[in-house]
Amino acid sequence: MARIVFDLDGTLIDSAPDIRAVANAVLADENLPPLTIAETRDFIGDGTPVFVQRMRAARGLPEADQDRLLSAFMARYDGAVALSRVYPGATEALTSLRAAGHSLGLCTNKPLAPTRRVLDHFGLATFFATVWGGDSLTVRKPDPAPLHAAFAALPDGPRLYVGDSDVDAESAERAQVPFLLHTEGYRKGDIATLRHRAAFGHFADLPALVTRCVAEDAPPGP
Ligand SMILES: O=C(O)COP(=O)(O)O
Ligand SMILES: [Mg+2]
Repeated sequence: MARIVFDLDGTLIDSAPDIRAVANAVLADENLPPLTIAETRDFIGDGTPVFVQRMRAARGLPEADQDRLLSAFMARYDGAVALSRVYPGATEALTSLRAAGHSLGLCTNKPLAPTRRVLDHFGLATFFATVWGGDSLTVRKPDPAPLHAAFAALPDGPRLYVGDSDVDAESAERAQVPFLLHTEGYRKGDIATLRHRAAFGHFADLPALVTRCVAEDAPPGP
C-alpha cells in the first residue's frame, strides 16, 4: 500500500475566495483597493508570509510594513472557511483511497492553525495520519524537508505526492517523489511546464491513477 501526501489549497479545497476576503479586510484597514481573485490565486502557494509580501508589493506598501501586515492577516486567517469549498469528489476519493489501505498525509504551506481549522470544518481531519503546515518547520515547500517529514511519519510503502502548483512540482522533484497534478488549482505555468507523473482534473479519476502509478513503480514479479 502506498503513502500518499496531499497539498491543501488549490488541491483539496478551493480556498482562494476566503484568502482574498482576509487580504481585503487587511487592505481595507489601510484604505487600499482590494485584490482581485486572479491576483489572489497568483499570490497563493509559497506560504502566508510570501502571500502578504506579494499583496504588500502589489499595493505599494513598504517592506517596513511587512510584520504588521502579516500579524493583521494571521489574526483574521483562522476562521476563514465560509467561502471555501472542497473540490468535487475529493472527500469520496480520500474515502476510497483509505478503504484501499493507503496511508494519507497532508503537507501544505498554509500555517498549521488555519489548516487544522479548515480540515475540521470540512470533516477532512480524520483522513490524515500526519499534517504538516507552512510553520511546522523552519523551511517551507519547495524545500523538500516538509514532504520528507510527512512521508517519514507514515508506514513504509511507495510514495506519491498530490498537489496543484509549481511549488508542489518543485518540492516533489527535490524530494524525488512522483507528482500527481490537480489541474483545477492555482498553478502559475502551463501544465507542460510542471514536472509531473500524471495529471487529473476531477477527483473521481484519482484512485485509478494511484493504482496505475503504484503498479508502474512496483518491481517486476517473479
Ligand atoms: O498557503 C499557501 O500559500 C499555499 O498553501 P498550499 O501549500 O496548501 O497550496
Ligand atoms: Mg496548493
